[in-house]
Amino acid sequence: MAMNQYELKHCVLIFQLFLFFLWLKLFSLLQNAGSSRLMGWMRLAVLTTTVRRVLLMDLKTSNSPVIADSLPKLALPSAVMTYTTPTSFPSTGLYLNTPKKKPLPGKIEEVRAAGWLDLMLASSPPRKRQSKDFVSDVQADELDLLYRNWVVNHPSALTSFEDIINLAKGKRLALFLDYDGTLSPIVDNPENAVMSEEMRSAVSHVASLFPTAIISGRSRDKVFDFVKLTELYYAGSHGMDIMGPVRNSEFSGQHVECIRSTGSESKEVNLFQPASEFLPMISEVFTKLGESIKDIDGARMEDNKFCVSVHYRNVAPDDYAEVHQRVTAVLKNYPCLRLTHGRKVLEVRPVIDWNKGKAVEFLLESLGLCGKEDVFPIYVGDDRTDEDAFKVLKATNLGFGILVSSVPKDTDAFYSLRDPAEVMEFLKKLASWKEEST
Ligand SMILES: O=P(O)(O)OC[C@H]1O[C@H](O[C@H]2O[C@H](CO)[C@@H](O)[C@H](O)[C@H]2O)[C@H](O)[C@@H](O)[C@@H]1O
Repeated sequence: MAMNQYELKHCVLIFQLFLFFLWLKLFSLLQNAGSSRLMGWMRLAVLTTTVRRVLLMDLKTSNSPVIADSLPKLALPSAVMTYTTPTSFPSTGLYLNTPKKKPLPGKIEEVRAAGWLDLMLASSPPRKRQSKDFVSDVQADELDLLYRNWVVNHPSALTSFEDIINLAKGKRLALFLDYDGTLSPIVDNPENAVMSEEMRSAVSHVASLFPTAIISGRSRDKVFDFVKLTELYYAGSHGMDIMGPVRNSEFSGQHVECIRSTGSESKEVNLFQPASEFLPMISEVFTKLGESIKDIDGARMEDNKFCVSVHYRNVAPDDYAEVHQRVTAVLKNYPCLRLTHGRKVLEVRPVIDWNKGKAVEFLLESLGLCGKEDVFPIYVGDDRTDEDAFKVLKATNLGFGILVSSVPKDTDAFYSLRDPAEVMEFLKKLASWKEEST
């Protein structure tokens, strides 16, 4: 008589139960008989079976997207910029030429395949207060050791200050500063990322001695509201909204469209907005993203004019994948927009070949400092998006980048500083050195 699969499974289960009781009986008999050698062998057998089971279980579950963590935490995965080449879009002429990506499988797999979930989990180091509260002493020691090894290759700009001024002597220094995490500490609510008065006066002091610009992912207006210094140049929306000096409308030998405008204190300025054609699309996507994430606890949107930020700093880590999935689902209908990743923030921006690095080149050109051997640009920033600027400076071999980080990170910056407090000290030292040397 043939058995179906269900009946067969039942038979196997009953047989296994029978064997189990047989084992128990044998076990108690041997225990009573006091046969210690046999007992030893049996323990070994039980142990081996358990180990084998655990190993098999591991093998079975190692495909689970939640357990494995094979992506290196410090590497910037090549898939950071997950965007597709649009088939048609506005005509700025700065579009990125990237190959179309293959569609990825289901939700969690999609997030992991691109390394996004790891990136989201690791995207902002714990602040000092948190590491004391939650990370054990051992972990803190390990981190400390890792940091001390890393800083050998990215020396502190404070302890190496003498080397820096030796390099800068006789050159025209230009300063580029990121805002969040560089001039103001990272806080839970982006609206509260105010700059201290002491930092403001340090920035104002250096700006009176060297051309100084702030290059931020925030909208230009918002970053100006925080900094409130008219003597600086400002680039908002990751460099897609530059208010720079009036000079020429050339960039890398190409004519670029600038708008002559009057800035604060009636100063004449040039406005360069290479993504202006994307404005209607960005505001449409802002509304759609807001709708799509509104029920996720802690998720919040920020309108940065030419880009949109989706913050997940206050979201439970279990919901990170959900945030990412909702954002990518909306973006599927917008091939002209791409997603990049900052500190606990997903940033949506136009697919144009423009970033903080290009903004630095543009500003150097507008300041009449481009391609000159006696120019010494320094860029200070803490974020992944600042890497584009670090790369530009590294390639020119004139100035250098300073990464603000208290944990080791992959970077193209040459020097490092731990936090905004050290940035302020560095700015003060620069100003004193300049004043003493003139
Ligand atoms: O280029 P930046 O000036 O560094 O701007 C990048 C993003 O900074 C802000 O977000 C970050 O700082 C917030 C306040 O400390 C923090 O809450 C958030 O988690 C960080 O990602 C800003 O709010 C974003 O819009 C910028 O894109």
